[in-house]
Amino acid sequence: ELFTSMAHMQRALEAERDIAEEIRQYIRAQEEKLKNLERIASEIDQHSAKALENPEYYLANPVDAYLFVKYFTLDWDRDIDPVLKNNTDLGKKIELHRQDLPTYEDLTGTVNALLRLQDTYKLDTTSIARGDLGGSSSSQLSAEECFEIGRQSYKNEDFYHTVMWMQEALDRNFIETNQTISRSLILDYLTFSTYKQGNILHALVLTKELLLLEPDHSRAQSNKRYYEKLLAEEEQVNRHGDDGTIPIQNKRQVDNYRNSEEFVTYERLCRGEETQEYKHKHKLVCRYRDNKNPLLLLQPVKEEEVYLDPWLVIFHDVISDRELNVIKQLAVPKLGRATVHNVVTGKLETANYRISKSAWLRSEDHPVIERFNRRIQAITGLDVETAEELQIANYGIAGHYEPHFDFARKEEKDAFRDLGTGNRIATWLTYMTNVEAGGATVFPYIGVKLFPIKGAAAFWYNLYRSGEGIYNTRHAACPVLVGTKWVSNKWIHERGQEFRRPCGLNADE
Ligand SMILES: O=C(O)CCC(=O)C(=O)O
Ligand SMILES: [Fe+2]
Repeated sequence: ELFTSMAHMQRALEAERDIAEEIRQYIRAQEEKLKNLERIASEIDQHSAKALENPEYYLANPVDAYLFVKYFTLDWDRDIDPVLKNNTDLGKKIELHRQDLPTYEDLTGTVNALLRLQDTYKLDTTSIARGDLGGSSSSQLSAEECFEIGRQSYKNEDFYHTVMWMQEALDRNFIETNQTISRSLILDYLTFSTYKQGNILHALVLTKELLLLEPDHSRAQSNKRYYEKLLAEEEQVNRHGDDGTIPIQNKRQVDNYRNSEEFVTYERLCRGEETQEYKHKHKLVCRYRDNKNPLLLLQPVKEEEVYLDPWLVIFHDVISDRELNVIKQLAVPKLGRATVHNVVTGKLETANYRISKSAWLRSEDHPVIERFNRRIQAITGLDVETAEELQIANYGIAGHYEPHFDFARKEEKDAFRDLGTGNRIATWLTYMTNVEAGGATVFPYIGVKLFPIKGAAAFWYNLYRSGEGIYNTRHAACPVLVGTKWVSNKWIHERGQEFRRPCGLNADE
């Protein structure tokens, strides 16, 4: 008890004062946390207000998309999660939105998409980091944002891109007043990838720089000895003819397919280059399609020939913007990751060479679909009763579909067996959007490139009259560089065309 001594009563008074101080401290800490939360909320607010002004436009730029995905993964776990951890109620509420937010899988996918764009369109690292993707410009990347692209490449053991992005991170770090990442961390990655790409001397120079910053870095110390030893050995071999300067080498690491003529031509066509001269260009015509179908009497279709053998045409203005909007809206809830046929297992699976989501729509789904299917039948003169449902495809960031045939080869007899309507005799490909940059459909064997035109459709036969596949129809969808790409496919089958494949179409075969 205290009341028996004044000295102890005084201690009680002091304790009382300390309690008030405890409470004050607690309030200050809470205020600090709230201020932090307030800062986070306004940061997110600002970003979303800007992005939601025009979401399609915002997401059209892959650099912005990368920053967005990075925010909700790396930045979130580093800066936001620790703050939320102390607020379990709030944390739980935010967790409810998780299913709609980007994940680490998206981060990997987005970075790989940027690297694919860099390769296909031959973009230099500095331009991408400046947000300059040929026309549309986005945010600038900080040293740390470049570093994370490099780190992802490193994880993929892709030292070619690691060197480029770590070098860019280093350059940006040099001019940054508010450092976003430590120079020695960048040097650590750059050194190793530079060595891996075959530049021992440069790796040694970088290691020495790293050691100036961090003299006790033990791995750097042992690497330095290792590189010195390698150089000494090399000098034994190359004692003669050394003029002192050695250029940095950094070769793209590619597999055989990516080195093949087909792939190289595909990438050149994607960039809009001419890969081969077309001798019969002067024979190509543009005309109103001569078609007696009553559906087309009021609005004859403009037909633009692109190639004669195989016969490849563009039909212009085959669908209105209003109809396209209806179709997109019907498709969105049904979109699922597009799959490909595994020739070995016969099963459908996802693959990195086809990145898009797709949905199938039936005539019964909406009068617009029914009308469009009938229009396709009227324009092509082919029976669409036996065709596949209308496939709607929406490409993602750098979405693409590498060279392929639409028809089943002899060795894939079973591909369309369940349909019971034979092989894909013809392809109708509607462009549902213009694409700001990239996203062409290209035919590497014949050097044709088609850049999407909203409301137009490409059409070609995949099979000769004999049923043999036309191998020159091999084609691909180039990665979307900037913009959104929607297409829809109507694959017309052999069954039902016995009397319909009109002589006017592809008369020679
Ligand atoms: O989107 C494109 O340009 C072509 C798509 C394609 O070839 C396909 O889906 O089979
Ligand atoms: Fe295709």
